[in-house]
Amino acid sequence: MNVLVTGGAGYVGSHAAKLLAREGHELWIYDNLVFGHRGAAPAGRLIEGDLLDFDKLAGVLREKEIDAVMHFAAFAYVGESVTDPAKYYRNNVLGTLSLMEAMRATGVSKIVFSSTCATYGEPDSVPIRETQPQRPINPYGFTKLVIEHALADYTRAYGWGYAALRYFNAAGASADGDIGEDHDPETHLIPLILQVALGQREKVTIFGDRLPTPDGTCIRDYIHVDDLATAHLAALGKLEKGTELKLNLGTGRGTSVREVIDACREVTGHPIPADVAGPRAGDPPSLVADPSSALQALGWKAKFTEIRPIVESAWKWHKAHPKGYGDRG
Ligand SMILES: NC(=O)c1ccc[n+]([C@@H]2O[C@H](COP(=O)([O-])OP(=O)(O)OC[C@H]3O[C@@H](n4cnc5c(N)ncnc54)[C@H](O)[C@@H]3O)[C@@H](O)[C@H]2O)c1
Ligand SMILES: O=c1ccn([C@@H]2O[C@H](COP(=O)(O)OP(=O)(O)O[C@H]3O[C@H](CO)[C@@H](O)[C@H](O)[C@H]3O)[C@@H](O)[C@H]2O)c(=O)[nH]1
Repeated sequence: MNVLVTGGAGYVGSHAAKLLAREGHELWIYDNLVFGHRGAAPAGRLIEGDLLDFDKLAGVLREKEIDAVMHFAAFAYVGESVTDPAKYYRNNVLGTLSLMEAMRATGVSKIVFSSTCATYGEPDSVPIRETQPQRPINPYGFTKLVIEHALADYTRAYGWGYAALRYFNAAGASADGDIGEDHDPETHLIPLILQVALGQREKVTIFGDRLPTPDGTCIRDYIHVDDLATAHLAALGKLEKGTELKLNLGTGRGTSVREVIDACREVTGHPIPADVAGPRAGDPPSLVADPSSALQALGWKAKFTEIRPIVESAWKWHKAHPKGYGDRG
């Protein structure tokens, strides 16, 4: 297939792009490089552009004879979405609608969309099934939920096919250590801890240790980026007119912040000093996927189910690339 990967120079998108290329798809990356990296995109495949540039997008969809879109491009800092919601509604909602209109104008009707477990808000129970109510507790989660609804409406009205993949916490890096996570600012737990092991930070701060979990720290479901990539390809293969897939992508296994830190200590051999602060606003105590629908619908399940090999793959990348892609001013 000819696939347009928006946000393909970013963390999750670059891993999906790499797999698409390996599987013989013709892919083009569309990214404005606000957070992405030239070095993360397969050589000669990057088209620099913004989602809000309708004419450019429509031109690319037409010229490259795109069959389907994988849409990763978005802003994804939960905390920032609370203090600057306009930035999130503009990029994640208006930007995506611009893409969807460009698709409509050019007759492209298949899309795999990066949604998130943040659309569930504070779940009534874990593990979370897709049938649980979606009640986001921050603007970021709302922007993703709005697009899930828009995709359902376009699908019914215009005969599209879509998959909304609700990832839990993306983690790890490509097995060959070529591409990995490089966010600036970095807010994600595993890279922050590994920066301590690299001597770039003194310590990691645990956000809350008196939460209603066995060791008092937040529990998350860390899902390897290569597993996310495999799920995207499987979903792409299922898209037909009228397809509507809304699937959790996680391992089904929860890991606490303390357990993540311990795994990083084991993998790096560094003591990794940690202190404790209060919980971060808007952080639910526990988010774990029930991934059984993805198994049923796609025949997909995570290969990485333990935190240690996930951390090992991330460490391989960070150790070899202590400055990430090295393209910061
Ligand atoms: N990382 C996670 O744990 C996680 C979890 C759930 C969902 N998601 C979603 O997955 C997607 C990818 O996340 P990520 O962690 O790889 O983020 P990322 O910031 O690394 O990648 C996003 C990419 O999109 C590009 N981009 C942003 N706005 C754009 C625009 N208007 N036009 C063109 N390009 C634009 C950025 O430059 C970047 O390369 C996002 O949609 C995010 O909401 C991520
Ligand atoms: O310095 C830190 C950073 C994080 N945490 C905790 O570690 C866990 C994971 O945090 P982080 O890595 O920041 O991920 P999330 O806030 O869970 O958000 C990610 O995962 C979401 C899905 O759960 C996605 O929607 C978001 O885009 C993505 O950033 C949370 O419990 C945090 O409270 C700490 O204790 N200390």
